[in-house]
Amino acid sequence: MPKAPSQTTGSGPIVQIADVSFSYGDALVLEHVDLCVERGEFVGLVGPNAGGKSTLLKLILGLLEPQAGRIRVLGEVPSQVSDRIGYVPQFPSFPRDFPISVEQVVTMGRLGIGSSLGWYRAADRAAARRALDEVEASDLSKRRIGTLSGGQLQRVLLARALAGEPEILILDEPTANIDQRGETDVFDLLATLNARLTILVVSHDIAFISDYVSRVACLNRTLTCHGTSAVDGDAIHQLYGDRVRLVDHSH
Ligand SMILES: Nc1ncnc2c1ncn2[C@@H]1O[C@H](COP(=O)(O)OP(=O)(O)OP(=O)(O)O)[C@@H](O)[C@H]1O
Repeated sequence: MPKAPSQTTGSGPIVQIADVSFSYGDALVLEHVDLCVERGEFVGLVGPNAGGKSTLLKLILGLLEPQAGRIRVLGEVPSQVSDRIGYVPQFPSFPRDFPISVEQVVTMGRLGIGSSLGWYRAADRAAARRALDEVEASDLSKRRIGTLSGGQLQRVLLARALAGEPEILILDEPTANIDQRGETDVFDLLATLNARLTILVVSHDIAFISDYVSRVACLNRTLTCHGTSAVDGDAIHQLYGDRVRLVDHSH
């Protein structure tokens, strides 16, 4: 899959992280982290368990504040632009038998964007339909979420993020619970979306995402960026030690 050139326009970096450090109590999780994500990039964030990936995402989303350093998203303090960020969390922890339909889940992506009274407008429902269409899941709209496969649910959560018409899409391990075919489908879809959206995706699968992303940010308390061609066995070993082996994903 060739990497799509960005067609998005605008100026200034989408995410700017400068010399950020973060601790939970005495435990230092992020140390002097710098990262700049330019408009139209597709960046993969990789690293070992407990390396700080989810913490960094929470800082970018404005759910946590750094003790040192500075973060700007779309030029603003993150908490002020949360409605311009599309976030797909790690495999959802809510009970799958919750009685809610796909279209209700996707329309929830409009919360905070529509009427201040909390009612959905026709424009919100239209945005939800467009988002479902974009992830090729319109046929699922009336289904209860409990009846979906892992891959289908992931598409629906992606549609929920897209319904808010974000400028950046942030995904936390979007393919952690789906099979290889589903993983390829999700990343093919992300590659298409990258033609108009900046994307930051967390993954454990450095070899697989290297076929899609334009840059890999390796995080293990400190952060180092690599072009995908530089992600070789040495870089992976440096990051993960002996805890990982390179898996050939040619399929
Ligand atoms: N709320 C919290 N309070 C205290 N420690 C935390 C909290 N959240 C995370 N940690 C710790 O911070 C470290 C980094 O966690 P984080 O979830 O950011 O890593 P991660 O790279 O996303 O890991 P994984 O790949 O396993 O999801 C871990 O040691 C974790 O136990």
